[in-house]
Amino acid sequence: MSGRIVTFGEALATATVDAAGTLTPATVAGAELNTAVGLARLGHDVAWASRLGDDVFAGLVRETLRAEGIDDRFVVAAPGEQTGLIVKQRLGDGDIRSEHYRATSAASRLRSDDLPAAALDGADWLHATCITPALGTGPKGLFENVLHEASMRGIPISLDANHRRQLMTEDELRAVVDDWLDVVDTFFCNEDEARILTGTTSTDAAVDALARRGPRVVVVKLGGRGAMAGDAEGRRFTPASAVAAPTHPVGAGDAFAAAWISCTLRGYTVDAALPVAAWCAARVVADPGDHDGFPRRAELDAFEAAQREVAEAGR
Ligand SMILES: Nc1ncnc2c1ncn2[C@@H]1O[C@H](COP(=O)(O)OP(=O)(O)O)[C@@H](O)[C@H]1O
Ligand SMILES: O=C(O)C(=O)C[C@H](O)[C@H](O)COP(=O)(O)O
Repeated sequence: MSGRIVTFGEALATATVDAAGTLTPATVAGAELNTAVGLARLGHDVAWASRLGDDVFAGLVRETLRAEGIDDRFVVAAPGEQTGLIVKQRLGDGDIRSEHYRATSAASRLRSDDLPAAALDGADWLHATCITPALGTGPKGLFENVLHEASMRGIPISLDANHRRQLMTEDELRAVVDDWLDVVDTFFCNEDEARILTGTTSTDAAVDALARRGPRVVVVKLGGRGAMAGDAEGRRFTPASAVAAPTHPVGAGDAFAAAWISCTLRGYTVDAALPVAAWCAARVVADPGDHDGFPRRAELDAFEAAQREVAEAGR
């Protein structure tokens, strides 16, 4: 499978407390790591860079990287530093409230030179999120250096807004996106972020407004309703894939990004990529983890073959 993708950011351990107060064991999350897992499962060569201590949660992250076959050569070892944590509380109405414990995490101490330029050698794609520049001045410097280096080398970049209100004000999100929107190939956001960035609650208007600001393609994710993409050829929509029992929407956006990047690297059109990304994202919604439900290449191939059969039968 062609296509080497580099991504970087914070990995977090997660623990979930259900409505009865029962704590389930820790798993591993983090927006860019979730996307890296999806890309690796689709057969791509993926490097994930970060800073990890030597606590028990860092061990879980390293185990995940190994199990998923993700290149960890650019993870900085920071003995004594701790991994950030998300505690998710399942509320009675099915909603999930997340509390983050990450202010002093190893990744918050990332430095602007923590990813050597050589990490981008041979890269076909760089994926980043606006969480990283929100973690602190060091991570922000790193984010700027890596995006600058990738853009100088002509490596296509995807950027996901991933606004985290505990870390970043709306003004700060707007400032980061303003700096990079005309540099990126693909810009992802959800409806709330689209409103913050454009001032409109109309998805059509937001897609058009963001697309005019420079990226080749803009994708606005619409949760259980699907997603809309806009590029020079106009706007296209996909409904969400059906999920029998939506279990856990966290990580769906990261899964969508993974499938989208994979499709783009494989030469899919926007129309072809949209339903594939929606299907992969729905698989994550149907599973309790942030990335555990992401399909493997063979499962996606089988889904696409079945879609083709349905389309041919309908002709
Ligand atoms: N309940 C759901 N059922 C099916 N698909 C979903 C559901 N929620 C989200 N998705 C899929 O996941 C994608 C990303 O989810 P969304 O919540 O919009 O993004 P984010 O996590 O970035 O806020 C959506 O565009 C949709 O395709
Ligand atoms: O909250 C953070 O900062 C994290 O990185 C943890 C989560 O794993 C992702 O954020 C999930 O992201 P979505 O796909 O947008 O639901």
